[in-house]
Amino acid sequence: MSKKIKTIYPFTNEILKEYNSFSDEEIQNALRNSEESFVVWKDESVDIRVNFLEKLGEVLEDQKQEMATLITKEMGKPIQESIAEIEKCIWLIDFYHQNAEDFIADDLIDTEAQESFISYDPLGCILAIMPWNYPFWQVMRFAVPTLTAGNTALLKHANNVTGCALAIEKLFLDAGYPKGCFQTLLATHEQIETVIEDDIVKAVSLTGSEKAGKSIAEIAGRNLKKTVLELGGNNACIILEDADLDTYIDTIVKARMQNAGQSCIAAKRFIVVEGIYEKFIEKFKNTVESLQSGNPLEKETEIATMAREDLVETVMKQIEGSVEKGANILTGNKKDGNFFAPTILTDVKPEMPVFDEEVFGPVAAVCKVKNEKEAYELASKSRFGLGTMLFTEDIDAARMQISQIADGAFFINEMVKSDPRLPFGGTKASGYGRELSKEGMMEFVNKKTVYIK
Ligand SMILES: O=CCCC(=O)O
Repeated sequence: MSKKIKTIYPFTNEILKEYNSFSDEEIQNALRNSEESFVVWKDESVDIRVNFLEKLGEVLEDQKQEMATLITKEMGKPIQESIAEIEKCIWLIDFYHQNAEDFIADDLIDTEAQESFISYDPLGCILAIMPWNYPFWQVMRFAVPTLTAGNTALLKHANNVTGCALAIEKLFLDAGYPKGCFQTLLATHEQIETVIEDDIVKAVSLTGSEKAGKSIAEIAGRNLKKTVLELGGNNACIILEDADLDTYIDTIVKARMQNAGQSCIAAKRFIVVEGIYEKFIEKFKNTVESLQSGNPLEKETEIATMAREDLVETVMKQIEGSVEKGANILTGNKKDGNFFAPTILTDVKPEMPVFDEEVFGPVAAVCKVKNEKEAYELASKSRFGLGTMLFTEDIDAARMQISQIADGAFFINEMVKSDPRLPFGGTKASGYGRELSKEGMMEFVNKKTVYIK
């Protein structure tokens, strides 16, 4: 039985559109199309597959405003951030257009054979399960390298961004990609389980919660299929006594508040050494309070509504649970529809929800520590491992910490951010595998050893 999927504009709660989820037969058709398309697509030469990227970039550039508006309407982020998201996708497409051929060229290895090398062959149909917070970026960073490597792709997107999911499918068709190369499935959780189990699907890429990661990896594991998991995060942002706050305060605020805090790599725990604590709090509070809130479709808006009401409620419960354990509210903590005012909590300690859990909203948890040693110790107290940020002027001392940070990323004097040129992914409860760069392209290929005696 097909299920109704509704998309809603979170700023007004207006229903945008209703969709029917696919029937089982439609799902089977999509699987078959993907398999048939793979047989042809994998045998195209790499330069032909790379050439499709040029057209893809042009089509997205032409539709930039329309696609950005769709993002804002479906999940509520400010229009300027939606435009930046589309521009980042164009950058990604251009990056793989320039580099993909090199990335997957045969790698000659010197042995006693006449010739030996690694050939990077596509695996087949890859399923992507993607979240709503960056509805274009998260999908494109999976799809662009994966398709260019010769795979085909199926997308199960978050229901609240179904319009984006269908628009992305159309984008590939508009760019001339063969039918069946990239398809969106409007599917239920039960149907997705059968899709993962189907022999046609060779691997799964998931960006989502830790809970979803465990469940998808379990189904895929039972069927001996590879997964790449990009899950939640609880990044620490360490502020040492010599941090240049005049230069970096805007970056530090953006690290927490962009996308209304709904980002896995946002700075969530601010660990501040006592020598700079008062100065940090004053600047941080002033900058957070100066963020312009309002209608997400207006270009001056810097922080807008969260994507759904239940997300606001979860954040409020995490704050309440932390205040009960001694945290103090410095600013914010007000709800207006689906808008949640940017909030700063101080006196945060381990065992409070805002320290232990991922808070997916505009809430900064601030901890005061005596010194640098305590700062690093507290920063590492997390089940997650996406990234750590450090603000200091002593780069030599910061370098000494590189080997101590157990996360997927360590950013010094910059917010943790994704970049097509650099690998992206986590450790521990933040998942495994890498996206972006050459590493991301290597996740869904068979690294085949060829030996000619
Ligand atoms: O939500 C996490 C990913 C955001 C990003 O890649 O910038």
